[in-house]
Amino acid sequence: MNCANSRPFTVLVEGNIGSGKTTFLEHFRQFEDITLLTEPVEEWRNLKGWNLLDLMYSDPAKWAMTFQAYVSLTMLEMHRRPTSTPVKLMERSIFSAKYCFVEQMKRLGTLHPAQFAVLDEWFKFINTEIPVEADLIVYLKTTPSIVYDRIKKRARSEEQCVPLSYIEELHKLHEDWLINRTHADCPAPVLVLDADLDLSQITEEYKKSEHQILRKAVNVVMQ
Ligand SMILES: Cc1cc2cn([C@H]3C[C@H](O)[C@@H](CO)O3)c(=O)nc2[nH]1
Repeated sequence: MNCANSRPFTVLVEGNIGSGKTTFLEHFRQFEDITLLTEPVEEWRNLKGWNLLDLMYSDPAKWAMTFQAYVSLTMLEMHRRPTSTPVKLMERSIFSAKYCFVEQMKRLGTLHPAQFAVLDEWFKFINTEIPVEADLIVYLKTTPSIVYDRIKKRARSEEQCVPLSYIEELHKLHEDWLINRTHADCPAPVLVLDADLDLSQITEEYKKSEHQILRKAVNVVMQ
């Protein structure tokens, strides 16, 4: 299938740290009609030799602004990246940047109100001037204590100092955005998957989304 002039059916894959987003995206590598855009963590870990992710976790008050400014730029680049396939799956988005991570750092005070105001102006400009499409959000819903244990087991060095309270706050921000729907500028329907399931059981959950994503994608292409 190819879509000559319409944009691809765009799916945002959202969830807390350790919720299994990368694993979820990898499940869809089997389909040639889907382009996968995974989170560019390696770019955040090495921008001209600077590990911005490590700097942010090591000294949030000093580096949160720099980190979130760069993350948002990489997200915008991913939203804008042309894809030849009818479906595009993206890991996280400019929306989770704004409603989850930047919001979290504002509330924790690791972003000064003036820094938050600057990022917010960028988000407002993007929202009005640069069309960022989303047709479906897949929310990998998890329990904070479960993903906290996964983060410890995954042992990504920069994350080892992340406390459970940080994960709990991020969970609440995801729930506000995707379950309570407190933000109107991201109206895409949300498919909630139980991502607490461990790897052996979760394939059934993924299959539930497979049907929704591929069926919708076919509709988009057939229009
Ligand atoms: C959009 C967005 C993604 C994202 C990830 N992160 C962190 C959480 C994880 O520790 C790591 C990889 O997702 O980056 C962040 O602090 N701010 C972010 N903003």
